[in-house]
Amino acid sequence: CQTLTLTMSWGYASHNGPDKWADNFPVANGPRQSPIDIVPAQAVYDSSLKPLNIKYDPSTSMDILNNGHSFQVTFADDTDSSSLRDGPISGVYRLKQFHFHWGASDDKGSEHTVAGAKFPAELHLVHWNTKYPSFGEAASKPDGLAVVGVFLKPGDANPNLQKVLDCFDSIKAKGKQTSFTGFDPACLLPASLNYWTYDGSLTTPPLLESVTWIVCKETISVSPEQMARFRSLLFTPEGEAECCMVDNYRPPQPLKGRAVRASFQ
Ligand SMILES: NS(=O)(=O)c1cc(F)ccc1F
Ligand SMILES: [Zn+2]
Repeated sequence: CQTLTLTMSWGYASHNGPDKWADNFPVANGPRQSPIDIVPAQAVYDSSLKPLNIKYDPSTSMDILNNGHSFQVTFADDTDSSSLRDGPISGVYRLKQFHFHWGASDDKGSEHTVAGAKFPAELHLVHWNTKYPSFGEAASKPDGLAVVGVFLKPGDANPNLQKVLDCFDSIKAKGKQTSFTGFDPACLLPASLNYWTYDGSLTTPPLLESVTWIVCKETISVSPEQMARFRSLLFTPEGEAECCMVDNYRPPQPLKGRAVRASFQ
């Protein structure tokens, strides 16, 4: 028999954006949704939090894809060679992909905010708990995923970021993909790995409440010209009326009693 799959066309426009997601994904109003506004003065220093232990192997980077919501660099995750340990988590979490969220102008674009302050973009490095057999399995478990978030701050051009932006011409439209090998995402991390951490969710549908969020306090730089490159991508596939990929961020969600811990004083 024919199975009908109703693909929900969620997006970031007024007709299908964050305010509409609860219609098809009721967990959008759940108890541990992301992102949140991080208020440093209310974060609790936890001396038992370990430093982040991040080891990435550039040979695991595979390709870069415009998925119509963002662009992502995907990694081979059949071994532990690119993984995250320690910090607030137990066990080994493998890197699956990284992607960004950004705004139409520098006054918005990040998902998390810091005492209400927005950044022009935010990097997410997505890892899954190897106690589960796959990313897909892990994504539905409360301790299944760990995402490292890094804010981008306007300033000098970021030469490491430029390597990613240089292949945007081949992934301009939704569905475009090209190989992207030998890239070490550790070069996108700030010098200090001091972080805030809290229990949250995916920030796009299906909004699964399976993410331990690890948000770095220190930012990385991005130049105005580089931000313009982000904004040159398209939400739309080839052949459709072009819609610039901008404002692909969900706004902060209610904290609902959650504690935000700091790894630093
Ligand atoms: N923005 S996110 O890091 O929460 C995220 C990661 C995924 F792998 C899938 C969906 C997501 F929304
Ligand atoms: Zn994200």
